[in-house]
Amino acid sequence: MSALATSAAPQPPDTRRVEVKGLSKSFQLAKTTIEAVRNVSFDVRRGEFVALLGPSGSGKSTVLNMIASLIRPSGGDVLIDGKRVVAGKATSNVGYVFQRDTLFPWRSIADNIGYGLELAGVAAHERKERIAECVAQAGLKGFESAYPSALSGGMRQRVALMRTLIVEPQILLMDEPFGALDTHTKIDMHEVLLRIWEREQQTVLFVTHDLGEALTLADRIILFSARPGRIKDMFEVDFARPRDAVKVRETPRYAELFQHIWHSLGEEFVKGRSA
Ligand SMILES: Nc1ncnc2c1ncn2[C@@H]1O[C@H](COP(=O)(O)OP(=O)(O)OP(=O)(O)O)[C@@H](O)[C@H]1O
Repeated sequence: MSALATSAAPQPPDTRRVEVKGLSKSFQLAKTTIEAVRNVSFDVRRGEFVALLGPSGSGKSTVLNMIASLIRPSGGDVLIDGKRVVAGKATSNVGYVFQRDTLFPWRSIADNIGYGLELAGVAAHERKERIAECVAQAGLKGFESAYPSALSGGMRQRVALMRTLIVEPQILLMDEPFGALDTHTKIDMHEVLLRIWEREQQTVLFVTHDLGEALTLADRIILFSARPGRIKDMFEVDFARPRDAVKVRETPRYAELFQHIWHSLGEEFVKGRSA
């Protein structure tokens, strides 16, 4: 744990929601082996918001995808609520939000948001009510019957977020969900996500290479080294909650933490460039 970080006391076992134990992953590309992740271990507490931060290619998405059971680890294990995650087998209670736009272009906004409820066989009248709540929360009133092509990037990402949240996952895995958005739209999305998380207290794992985004949102930042991805450091982010996504960036503590972590992150950017 870093010098500036508040020391995290060992957690009693029942507060651990996600346990990552010695995860490694190598990919075979023709005759070359790419070691993406080496021996990564960390725990995430119930209701904690953790950011996985690191330069491009440091294995953040690979780790997230192993937690999501989308990729089989070369070594190590992931436990969710004490149960081992099996690659290829969906884990209940886990929602995933991708960076790229994964909306169905042929479905209206309401039908995109309600997709998971349809799969779960939820009755039409209940679906309608829950979709209406999500539409309101995401500030999308009036766009229910529009199609994704009529929406801006930020609006589409709000739909994608609501499509995941409507089924009320207790664990939320997010892979640079706002990576493609401009700065102002991104900060808008931070506000939307902060308000939802403060109310629902999901356990969140959020991949980003944007330090400002990690500081704005997270309780803890796990910093990855350049490839092969290892944990270089962890930082507790001790800003008070509820947080204001704009005002938090104006505080002296934000500047202090930013400068401290930036130095460590910068070293990895340089290593990543020369690898
Ligand atoms: N399916 C794959 N086949 C071969 N190599 C892969 C595969 N997936 C990832 N890699 C390699 O593993 C390394 C880690 O990739 P990963 O996408 O996990 O990094 P990242 O930190 O999430 O990067 P970014 O921030 O750019 O998304 C990279 O060198 C990448 O090329």
